[in-house]
Amino acid sequence: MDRLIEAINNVQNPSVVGLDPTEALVPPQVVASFADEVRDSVDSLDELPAAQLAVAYFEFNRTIIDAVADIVPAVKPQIAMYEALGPAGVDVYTMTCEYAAQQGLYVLGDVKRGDIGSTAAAYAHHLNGVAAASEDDNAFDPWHEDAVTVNPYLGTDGITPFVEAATEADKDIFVLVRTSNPSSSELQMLDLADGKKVYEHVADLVEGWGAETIGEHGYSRVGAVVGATHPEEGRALRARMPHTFFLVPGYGAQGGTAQDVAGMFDADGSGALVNSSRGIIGAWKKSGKYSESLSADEALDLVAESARQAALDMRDALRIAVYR
Ligand SMILES: O=c1ccn([C@@H]2O[C@H](COP(=O)(O)O)[C@@H](O)[C@H]2O)c(=O)[nH]1
Repeated sequence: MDRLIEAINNVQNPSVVGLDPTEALVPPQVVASFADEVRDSVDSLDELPAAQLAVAYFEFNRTIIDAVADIVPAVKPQIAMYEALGPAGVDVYTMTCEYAAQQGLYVLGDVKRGDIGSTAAAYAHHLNGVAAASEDDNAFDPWHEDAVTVNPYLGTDGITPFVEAATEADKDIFVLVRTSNPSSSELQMLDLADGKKVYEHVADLVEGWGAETIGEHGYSRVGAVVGATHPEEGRALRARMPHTFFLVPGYGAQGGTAQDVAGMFDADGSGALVNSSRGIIGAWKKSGKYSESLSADEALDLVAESARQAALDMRDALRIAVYR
């Protein structure tokens, strides 16, 4: 986690921009502008809509990355949005991760993987890449992620391969502990025989999974996902998990505020990274400046200007609430 913490310190901003494009979040004239280019590149017309959206997603992401790269430490592409488009979308996911990394950003791949150990080992190649062909070669990293999110439902043997791959590649993982969604309590708040809630038991496991990997800043490679929509539990988890860095989604579009997440930071104002996706990449829709008559370039300029302003507003709100 040291690289992430240093990136946050460099910009004095503990927030991450979620790159979760959907057709509704990309201005239609941007999508339309790729029609001719894509028509020439597909094998069959059936592929056209997905291919066209995928190219538009990349241009949209590149615009946002360029607009925020100097003020945020990290981006979090959500792989579901890209997988929805098939192979063209997955290509754009990896291209987005690579482009963000080239701009100096920490890239947190929200892939939420989890499976039995042997399969988890294959998923963990998101972190340590494809093995080198010989001792003289480097592993090939097609994903360009610095961290991935992991689902703990399968227990320790589903997590260990990720911890090993993260350690080998100097990367990190973030394990779901107390998620931000409305139904999260159905499982996570259940009482266990020993008096703990399920999410508290998972929290204790996460703290243990990371114990051998604590870095210079006191946090391990095994982070936790804790929703901004659970401020009280997040504050309690901060005390319970002193060596676990938090990824905090649920800010903005899901209702979480800077005040809600303040208790998830440690006494030094470190220990957490707050995500906003739709609140930043969709800010152009709420700007009051959008019109169908804008050209594709003008629409992308509006996307950039609105995303940057939303990211600055989030940064400033977090600075007031956290770096008190
Ligand atoms: O508990 C969780 C875990 C992950 N997420 C992901 O974060 C973003 C949130 O998007 P917003 O548009 O800012 O609501 C999205 O990729 C989720 O899959 C989460 O929301 N909650």
